[in-house]
Amino acid sequence: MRILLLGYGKMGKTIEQIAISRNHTAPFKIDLENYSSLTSITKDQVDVAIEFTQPESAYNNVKYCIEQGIPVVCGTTGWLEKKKELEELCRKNGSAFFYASNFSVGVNLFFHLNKLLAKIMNPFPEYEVSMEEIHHKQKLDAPSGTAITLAEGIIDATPKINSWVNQPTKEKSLLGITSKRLDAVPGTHTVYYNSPVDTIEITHTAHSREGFAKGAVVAAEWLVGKKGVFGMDDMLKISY
Ligand SMILES: NC(=O)C1=CN([C@@H]2O[C@H](COP(=O)(O)OP(=O)(O)OC[C@H]3O[C@@H](n4cnc5c(N)ncnc54)[C@H](OP(=O)(O)O)[C@@H]3O)[C@@H](O)[C@H]2O)C=CC1
Ligand SMILES: O=C(O)C1=N[C@H](C(=O)O)C[C@H](O)C1
Repeated sequence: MRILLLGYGKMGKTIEQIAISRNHTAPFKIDLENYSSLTSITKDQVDVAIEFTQPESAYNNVKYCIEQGIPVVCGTTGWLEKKKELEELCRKNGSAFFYASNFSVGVNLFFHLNKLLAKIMNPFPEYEVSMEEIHHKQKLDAPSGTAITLAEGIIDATPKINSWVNQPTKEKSLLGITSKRLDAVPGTHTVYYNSPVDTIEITHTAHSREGFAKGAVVAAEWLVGKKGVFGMDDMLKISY
């Protein structure tokens, strides 16, 4: 595949390495410096776009790809209030759009474990649920997109909780998410169920960015030739 890399930072560079190792090419790499050249790229020149930039730019980048009919895989977090609009545009235009807050297979298994655990914990009100996410200091958004997906899984399965807040809370109808920023951490997410006598916790720890990057390249391979709006559950078809 000829890949248009939108964003050539920590993720863009890791994605390029994985793509080359899978016999793909990345003839176009767009970052802040050459951003204006994006509008000259058309669907005849690339097979797919992979977008990992920043919250302020993801919407315009994905919109451009959808309008041009370039299948687009996007992992940028922190802009999701506008995602539904682009999903509608994609369906209307007959284009292809794949989004995931986290492309690693391990995290997507962890999403299912999180939902299952939330269901199991429901009849036991003595346990209070909370979450912690830790990332490197360059991360622009908080809480992480992955933490928001985990929170949505818990909220769906837990009638007494109706929303999340990005701080610890004692309010029983809220799920508190604590965000920590430490040097060089690729991404660690923990869900805690605390009772007066014990704690149950599940953690996913990324050891590098490789799992995210490989997932994005595999998603791009899977997306080419399809039309519609997709996510990791469509591709992985996890069953249990
Ligand atoms: N879904 C997932 O699995 C994962 C998602 N992410 C998310 O991906 C995003 C990128 O992360 P990361 O690579 O670590 O961030 P970096 O800051 O390392 O890289 C961002 C890149 O985007 C470029 N950029 C900024 N604005 C634009 C624009 N308007 N058009 C094109 N490129 C632009 C920057 O350019 P310049 O270098 O010139 O500043 C830089 O190359 C974040 O939102 C992060 O949360 C990260 C890991 C996994
Ligand atoms: O910014 C990052 O680095 C990451 N962002 C994603 C998120 O916000 O969940 C995925 C991963 O945790 C790394």
